[in-house]
Amino acid sequence: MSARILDGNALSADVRARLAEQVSQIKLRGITPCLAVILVGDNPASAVYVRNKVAGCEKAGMRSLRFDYPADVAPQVVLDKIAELNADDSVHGILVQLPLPPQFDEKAVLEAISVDKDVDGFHAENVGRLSQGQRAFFPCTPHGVMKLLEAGHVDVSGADAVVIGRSNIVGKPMAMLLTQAGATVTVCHSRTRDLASHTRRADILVVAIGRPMFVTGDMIKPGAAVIDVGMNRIPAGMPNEGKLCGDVDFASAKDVAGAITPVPGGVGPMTITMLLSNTLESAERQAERQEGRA
Ligand SMILES: Nc1nc2c(c(=O)[nH]1)N[C@@H](CN(C=O)c1ccc(C(=O)N[C@@H](CCC(=O)O)C(=O)O)cc1)CN2
Ligand SMILES: [Mg+2]
Repeated sequence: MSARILDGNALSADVRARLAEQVSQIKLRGITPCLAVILVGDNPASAVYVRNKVAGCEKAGMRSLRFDYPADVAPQVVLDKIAELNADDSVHGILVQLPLPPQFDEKAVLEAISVDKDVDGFHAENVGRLSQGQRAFFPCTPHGVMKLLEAGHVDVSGADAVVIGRSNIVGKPMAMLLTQAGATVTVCHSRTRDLASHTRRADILVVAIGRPMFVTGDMIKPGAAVIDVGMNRIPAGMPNEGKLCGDVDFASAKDVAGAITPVPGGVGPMTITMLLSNTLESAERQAERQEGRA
């Protein structure tokens, strides 16, 4: 049997339609949600993501501001822009597109963004709040995965979940969100011994390791939900060379899994959708604060 497809494009379209309605509601209260996006350098993939973020805002009825800097910009220039945007009440979300060029201290840049406008959810305080189950902006990719599991009726509470990858952007927050939702979570990574012994126990397997088609069908528990966060190009010499592929070998995995995300069209589209959702949430928090003061 072939696995059910967890379709990120379809879910994204549904969520974005609802967001657009909520945006029109908050505009009636005198607030237009606004996202500021900072892009440094000329990484072509980053340029596409930033363009899609700006276009996503426009389609949802939100404002966006975009600031582009050359790859050799002095980090202080970007830090000054962040300080200006932090102080601007008409801006609800601020993000700096990653990766940054080598002269940047990424952590210092992320910490410079106001916690209240950190719609990427990368600031240490938001991470800490998430880890304690407090109200926080959740990082967009893992947040999108939780929405895909929910929409796909995958039971998280009580499930054995395995996350491959321990990055700050995906693996670690993913593990925290799954834990909060009641899963028993194992985080595996490049040093994990006998990886397949872990993956074969997983009712939910989230793969964010950055290696093309690394997880194959024989590593998957029959009926498991398999979430592929990878985005790679098919290596030279293989069929479909240069095409986009995930960290999961979809062809063999789909015959074993109960549900699976494709690449493209799975987790990726949900990342920008959850960013828009966080920006709206930030604007709603501002409305609550203003109306509380009135
Ligand atoms: N500041 C941030 N930087 C980065 C983040 C982030 O969340 N915040 N995540 C990634 C890049 N990213 C958004 O920024 C992102 C990656 C992929 C997609 C997506 O829709 N992928 C499509 C395929 C796109 C293609 O054809 O190339 C898919 O999977 O279907 C959206 C956003 C790193 N940096
Ligand atoms: Mg890793």
